[in-house]
Amino acid sequence: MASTKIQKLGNDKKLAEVRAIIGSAVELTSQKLDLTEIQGTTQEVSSDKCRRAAELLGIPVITEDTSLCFNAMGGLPGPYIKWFLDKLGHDGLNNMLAGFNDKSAYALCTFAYSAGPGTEPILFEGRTDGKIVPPRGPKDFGWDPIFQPDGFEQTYAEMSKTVKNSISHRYKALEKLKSHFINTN
Ligand SMILES: O=c1nc[nH]c2c1ncn2[C@H]1C[C@H](O)[C@@H](COP(=O)(O)OP(=O)(O)OP(=O)(O)O)O1
Ligand SMILES: [Mg+2]
Repeated sequence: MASTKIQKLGNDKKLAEVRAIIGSAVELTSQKLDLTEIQGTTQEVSSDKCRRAAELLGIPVITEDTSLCFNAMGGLPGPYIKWFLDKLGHDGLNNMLAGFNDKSAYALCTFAYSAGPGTEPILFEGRTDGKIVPPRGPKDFGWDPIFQPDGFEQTYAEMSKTVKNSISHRYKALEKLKSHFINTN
C-alpha cells in the first residue's frame, strides 16, 4: 500500500477519522470535487461517483459515502441523510420515527476504489447497527449525537474517538479496503 491515492473527501471530520484509523502506513491526499450525485441505492451512488471522479482526475481514486438508514423506513434516508440532517436537524430526524415503534437504524460507510479511468469501481462496505435516540453529546460531527450503536449506552458523539473508530461503519469499511490492498500488492 505504498502508492499515494487521491482521496476525495470534502468533509474534514471524515478525513480525520480515516487518517486516525489507517495510521501513517498510507499517505492520503484529499481533493474536494463537486460532482453531481445520481439518485439510487448507496451502492449505485458510490460507484457512479467514483467512476466519474477517476475520469475527471485521470488517476486512481478512492471515494467515501456515508448513509444513515432507518429500518422502519425501508432504509431511508440512506444516501440522502445529508439533506435530511441539514433541513430537519437532530430533533426532526427523531420526529420522523415518532409514528414507528422501531427506532433501529444502521450506519453504512462505502469506500469505492477505481484503479483509474475506465475501470469499474470496487466497493468496500462497513455497517454498524444501532438506534436513533434524542441527541446526547457534542454536536460537532453530523448525526453522531443521535446514533447509539448496539451494545453501548453512549451515542457516537458521547464516546471517545478511539472507541468510535474501533467499532464504526467507517472503521469496518476501511478494514475491508486495507485487506484488499494487502492481498493485491
Ligand atoms: O461518522 C459519521 N458520524 C456522523 N455523521 C456523519 C458521519 N459520516 C458522515 N456523516 C454525515 C455528514 C453528512 O451530513 C452525511 C453523509 O454525507 P456524505 O456525502 O457522506 O458526506 P459529506 O457530503 O459531508 O462529505 P463529502 O464531501 O465527502 O461527500 O452524514
Ligand atoms: Mg457528499
